[in-house]
Amino acid sequence: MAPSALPPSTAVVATLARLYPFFRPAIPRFVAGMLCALGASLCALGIPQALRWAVDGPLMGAVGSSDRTGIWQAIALVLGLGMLEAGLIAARRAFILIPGTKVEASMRLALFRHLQDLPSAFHDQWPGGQLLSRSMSDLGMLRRWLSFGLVMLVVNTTTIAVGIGLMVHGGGWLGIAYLAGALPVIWFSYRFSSRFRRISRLSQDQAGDLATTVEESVHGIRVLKAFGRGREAYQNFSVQADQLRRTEMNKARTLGAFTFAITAISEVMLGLCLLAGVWLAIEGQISVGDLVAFFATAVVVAGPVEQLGHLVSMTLYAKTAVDRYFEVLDSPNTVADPEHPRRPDEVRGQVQFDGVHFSYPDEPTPDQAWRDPDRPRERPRTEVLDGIDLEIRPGETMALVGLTGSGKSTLISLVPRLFDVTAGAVRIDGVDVRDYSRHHLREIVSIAFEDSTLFSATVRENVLLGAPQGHDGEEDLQRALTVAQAQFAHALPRGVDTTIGEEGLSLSGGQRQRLALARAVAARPRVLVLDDPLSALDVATEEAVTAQLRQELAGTTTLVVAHRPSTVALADRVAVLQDGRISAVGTHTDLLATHEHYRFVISSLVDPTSAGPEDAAVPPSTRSAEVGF
Ligand SMILES: Nc1ncnc2c1ncn2[C@@H]1O[C@H](COP(=O)(O)OP(=O)(O)OP(=O)(O)O)[C@@H](O)[C@H]1O
Repeated sequence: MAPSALPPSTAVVATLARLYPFFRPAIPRFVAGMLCALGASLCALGIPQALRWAVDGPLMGAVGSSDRTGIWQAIALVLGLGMLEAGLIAARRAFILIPGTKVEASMRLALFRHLQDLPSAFHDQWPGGQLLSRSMSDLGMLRRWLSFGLVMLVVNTTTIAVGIGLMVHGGGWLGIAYLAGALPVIWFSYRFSSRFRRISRLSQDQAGDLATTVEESVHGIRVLKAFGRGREAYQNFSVQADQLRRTEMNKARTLGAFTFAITAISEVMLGLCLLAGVWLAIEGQISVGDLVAFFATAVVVAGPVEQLGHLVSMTLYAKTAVDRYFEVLDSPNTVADPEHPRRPDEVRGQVQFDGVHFSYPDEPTPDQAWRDPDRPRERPRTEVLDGIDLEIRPGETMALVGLTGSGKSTLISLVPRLFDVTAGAVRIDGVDVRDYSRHHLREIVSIAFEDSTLFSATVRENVLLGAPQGHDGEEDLQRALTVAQAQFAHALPRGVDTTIGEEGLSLSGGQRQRLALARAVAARPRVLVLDDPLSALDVATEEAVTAQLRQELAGTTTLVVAHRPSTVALADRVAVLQDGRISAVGTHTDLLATHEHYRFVISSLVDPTSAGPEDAAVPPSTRSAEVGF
């Protein structure tokens, strides 16, 4: 990653203005908090003015007099202002804390909802750690800025402006001299902003990359252990962690240099003013009270000036967080609901692929685009599916067979609209799947993948995830477990109410697959799409599952990616996917007799009971091709 890379620039105010819809409900409390903060600041600034009055009035008047009333009044005034300031600061905290957390929560919810809505293509492109860091640490940062940074920035800026105004008003040329120090501060601020913006973006992106690495290595811990790659994983992680550490150091140094510069300028100006002020007081050009008020105000202003660097850095950090948040929230949903969804009275389950073309999208994510400016925006896409015409009759079981990488999984993922076709149409009962609402479509179509994802919930919750409302859940559960030959669930410590660990890792691969299949069955679909969901089962269990499936789901249209002869043999018909097209459709027996490529593919399917590919007639052109299973 090029450290000098910078995302397209937008003004800080323009970016932060995008928070308005989330921020609107919080405005009343926020304004109240801001008023308290401003009140506290005015109290702080009022104390030097009270001192001026005390010094020039009661204190001078008390010299040589026994009447101390004026002094007590002055003390009471200063004390009162101090107490009021403390009370207003406490009120500010109480008002501001809640809006910040509410804005954070509502933005997080909006992001999560959008992530659920975005198509699979989005999730293929975005690393999980980046999404995690944007929804957690970036939004946490934003909350801190809203609850503290923004308020203090406004208050401190006001304090500095009013304070310097009072210093100019009361101190004349002294105040103007002090104000001259603002010029180098503005120049330093400008340089600091552009540098810090770049570093903060880099650090937030690197934190996201690091989160991705952690996520991947936790996810793949078994593989890493099995291959003894723990050391490499550690080294890779430590390189990334060190990059982040160096960026953080750079950030701290930049902030430190800026804070030093503005504090030093303010202190030098104050020192010069002290010299000049004492001389002016000796000359009688200003009163002692004016001088005391000037320096007391300077002390009040010094705190906000010192905090300025920290607050500006927080603001830039928050801007980057908002940019990163909206990069995700602005990602368009390319698989959206139609404006007027169709809802046929009855769904028979006929599935039709009509001239279907498909290629995977390859647009870079926004941060990939600016991190790697040489990457072309549009790369020529490789067509995975190149004109698929296929019909699966209602209630029919169709097996899809082809070499590895021929596009079987891609083809079936078009039915529940995990992706949309690039040309042509997929229809269910003659209605384009894009004309159904996604909710209705996913009631009609249910899918089980080879890579069975389970959630850390009970067996019951996992299986009934997609079950229709209004049915007897218990009956659906038992039926689905029977069909998927997943009765082992009853033998778990708490039966079907046993919580299975994260991703179901406490179960065997075959057990996970059977629960994922049960989940697809429990959804009572009209169309069942199975992406080789039985690959981890032994042949006997697979046959039992397939027989149950045929019996229980007699009226259900089933499209199954077959990686075993046993699966193929149980299908009504088989479609052969070759070079992005369907090269033949027929019964297993017919195709074996007539289709050379089918014979080759079938001969390559792993089946412990078969003699293996050596027996098959393998076309020389494809003999060396990689055959998956
Ligand atoms: N998410 C993706 N993004 C980009 N390309 C992809 C994606 N998924 C698959 N591909 C590519 O699409 C092609 C078809 O892949 P697909 O998974 O559909 O094949 P398959 O026939 O199911 O393979 P297998 O039998 O090995 O499971 C492959 O070249 C693959 O590299």
